[in-house]
Amino acid sequence: MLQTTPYSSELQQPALLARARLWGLIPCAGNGSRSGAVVPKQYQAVAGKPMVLHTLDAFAAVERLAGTLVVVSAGDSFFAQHAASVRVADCGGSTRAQSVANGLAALQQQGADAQDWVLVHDAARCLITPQQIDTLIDACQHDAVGGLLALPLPDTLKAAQGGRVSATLERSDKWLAQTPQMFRIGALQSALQAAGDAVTDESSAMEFAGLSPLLVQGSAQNFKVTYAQDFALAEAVLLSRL
Ligand SMILES: Nc1ccn([C@@H]2O[C@H](COP(=O)(O)OP(=O)(O)OP(=O)(O)O)[C@@H](O)[C@H]2O)c(=O)n1
Ligand SMILES: C[C@](O)(CO)[C@H](O)COP(=O)(O)O
Repeated sequence: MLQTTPYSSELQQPALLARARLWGLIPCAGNGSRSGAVVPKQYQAVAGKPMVLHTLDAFAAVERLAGTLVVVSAGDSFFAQHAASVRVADCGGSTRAQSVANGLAALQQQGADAQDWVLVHDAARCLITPQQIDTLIDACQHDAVGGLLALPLPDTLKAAQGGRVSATLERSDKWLAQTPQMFRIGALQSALQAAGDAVTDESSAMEFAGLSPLLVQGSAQNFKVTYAQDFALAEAVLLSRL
């Protein structure tokens, strides 16, 4: 079946592949518990506006995207109150993987095809730039699998036991996974379904399916706002870009 067998010979036909559109999908249904923020961290103001709106500005500037859908929790009225023109699906799940899987289904209900590409990007990575998104698209658009922005490990890597170093690990083959992560919608849906809720990124689901996503070098500035001190760093970077 064309819809659910993403690497079928039909889908490898150049005409179908060439028609594929590109969509953004922004999981935005987390609580941000590690950040200590009083509101979900993606709605905390950074450099003058809620963090997720910086994220969406970057996606809006990428002309090749057919559209971007934000996945929020049921009952979340942030966008209705503050940014009513943003496309929102209130189908967030209890894990990031569930939010993404539900968002992929919503994208298809709204007209996306299984062979279209999706770029899944954390709402909490508000420092992404249109140039980085374009770099990922250029690298992956003609790849059979897809890929992700990532950063080669910049520091010496230690293994720990009981708070002490137990070993120094080889790091030349280690990368830090970032987002966006770009895959065909149908392939990612199947992979997420098979991999289950425990996967923390889309690449992990594709790896579980036996595939090797492309690593595309990102930027250290594309960090995920996770802890309380990250807000000030994100603000400083955003203000430095003005
Ligand atoms: N059930 C979930 C959990 C996370 N996310 C989203 O996935 C992105 C990356 O997740 P993370 O940084 O771990 O966010 P939180 O889960 O919100 O943070 P924490 O783990 O500290 O609670 C965020 O944009 C977050 O909103 C989501 O859509 N649905
Ligand atoms: C997807 C991700 O941003 C890749 O680094 C990350 O894994 C999501 O955050 P989490 O803390 O692992 O949920």
